[in-house]
Amino acid sequence: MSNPALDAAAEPLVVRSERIDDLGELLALLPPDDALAWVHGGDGLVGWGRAAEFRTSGPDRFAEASEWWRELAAHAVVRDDVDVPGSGLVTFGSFTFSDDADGSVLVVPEVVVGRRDGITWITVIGLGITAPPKLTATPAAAPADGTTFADGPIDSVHWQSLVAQAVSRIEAGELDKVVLARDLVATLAEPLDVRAPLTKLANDYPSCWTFHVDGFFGSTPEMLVRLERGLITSRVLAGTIRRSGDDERDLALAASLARSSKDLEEHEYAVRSVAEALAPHCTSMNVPEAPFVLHLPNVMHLATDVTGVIKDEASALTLAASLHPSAAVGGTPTPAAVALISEIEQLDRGRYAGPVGWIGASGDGEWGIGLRSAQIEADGTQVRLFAGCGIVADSVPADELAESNAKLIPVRDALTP
Ligand SMILES: C=C(O[C@H]1C=CC=C(C(=O)O)[C@@H]1O)C(=O)O
Repeated sequence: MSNPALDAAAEPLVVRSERIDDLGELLALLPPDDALAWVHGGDGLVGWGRAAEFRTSGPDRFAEASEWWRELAAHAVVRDDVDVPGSGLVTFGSFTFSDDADGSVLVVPEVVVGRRDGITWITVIGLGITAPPKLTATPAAAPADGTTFADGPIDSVHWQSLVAQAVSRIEAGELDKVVLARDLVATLAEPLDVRAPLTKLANDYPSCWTFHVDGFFGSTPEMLVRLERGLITSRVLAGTIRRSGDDERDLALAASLARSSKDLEEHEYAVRSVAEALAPHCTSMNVPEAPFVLHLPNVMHLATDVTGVIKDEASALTLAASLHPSAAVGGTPTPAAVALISEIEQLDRGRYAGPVGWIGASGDGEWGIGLRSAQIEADGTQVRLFAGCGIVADSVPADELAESNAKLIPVRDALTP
C-alpha cells in the first residue's frame, strides 16, 4: 500500500536513547496533540510527534505492517545507551478487529519517554541528529460539564435480541461461543483533551494497560502477547462478574465466578485458542490448569497467564497476528464466530477488540487487546465507547447487557468530569 511516510523512511531514521532523571507521571509529560501512550502501573512509554507512520487495511494488514517495520528498523541508525525493553527505536500501533475495516496504523514518534523498574529514559527519533526536547509537565484540560451518553445505532433492547439470536444459533450447534459487542456514543460540550481520560484511567486501573494511538484510547486488562528476550506471555481473560461495591460480597462473587460452569467453559475456549495459536512458535509452554480471578474496580474476570519460550524468529506483532481474533473477542470456532459477528452484530468495531501496543526494532514488544476502549470522532466532541460479552449456550440477554454496561464504566467515568 502506498504511503508517503514509507518513502520518507528511505532515508534512515536516526535514533538516540539516554537515561534521564525521573520526572514523575509519564502521562503528564504528553503535549496536547499527537499523544501516544502505553502505560501500566506507572511504567510504560509515552510518545509524541510523527517521525514516520504506516497505514494499512485488509486481511494482510499485519503482514504489511510487519514488513514495513522490519525494513524501517533494519535501516535505522540507533544509539541506545539504555538497553531495556522499549528503549531504542519503537513504534506504537493499533489494528482493526476486522479484515474489512480501514484504520490500522503504526506511528513512530519523534520523542518517546519511557520508564521501567526505576529506569527513566528519553528517545529522540528523526531524519537527522536531534537534540532531546526540554520536558515539562502540562496539565490536561478536564472534560467540560455536560457530556451526554446515548445508545449507538443498535439500542440496548435490540442488542438483547441479538444476544438471544446468538444463543439459539449456539443451541442449534453452529458454534460454541461468540462475542457480541455494542457501542455507546458520548457527546461532549468541548473537544476532548485525551490526556484527561488517559490520566484518570491510568490512576483508576493501574493493573490495566492504558493506551492511546491515533484517536483510539482505553485501558485494557488483557495482554494479547508480550515478547521479551525470547519469553512469550499472554494474559487470557474470559468469564466476568460485576463488582457489587461491597468487599465481602465481592469475595463471595469471586468464589462463585471461579465455580461457574458457564464462565469456566467460556474461559476454557479462550485459553485453548491462545495456546493453540502460540504452540507452533514455542519450544515449551506453561498453561495453568485453573484460572485465577482478576479483580478490577468495575468487574472481576477469570484470568490465565500463558507463558512460552519462543523457538522461531516471530516478532511480537507476528505473534499478535496469529492470536487475533482470540476467543475472548471472536469466539469458538473462530471462523463461525467471526461470520456470525458480521452477520448479526451490525457494529463497525473499528479498532475495538483489535491488537494495540508497541514493538521495538528487535521484534520484542507488547500488544494488548483494545478493550474498555473508545474512538474519538468528529472534531473531538464525539466519542464512541465499546463493550462486548462472550455469549455461550447458558447466556441470559439481560445479564449480558448488564455486563456490557459494567465494561463501559472505565471510559464512561473517564469522560465525566
Ligand atoms: C469483549 C470484552 O471483554 C472480553 C474480555 C474479558 C472478558 C470477556 C467476557 O467475559 O465476556 C470478554 O471476552 C470487552 O470488554 O469488550
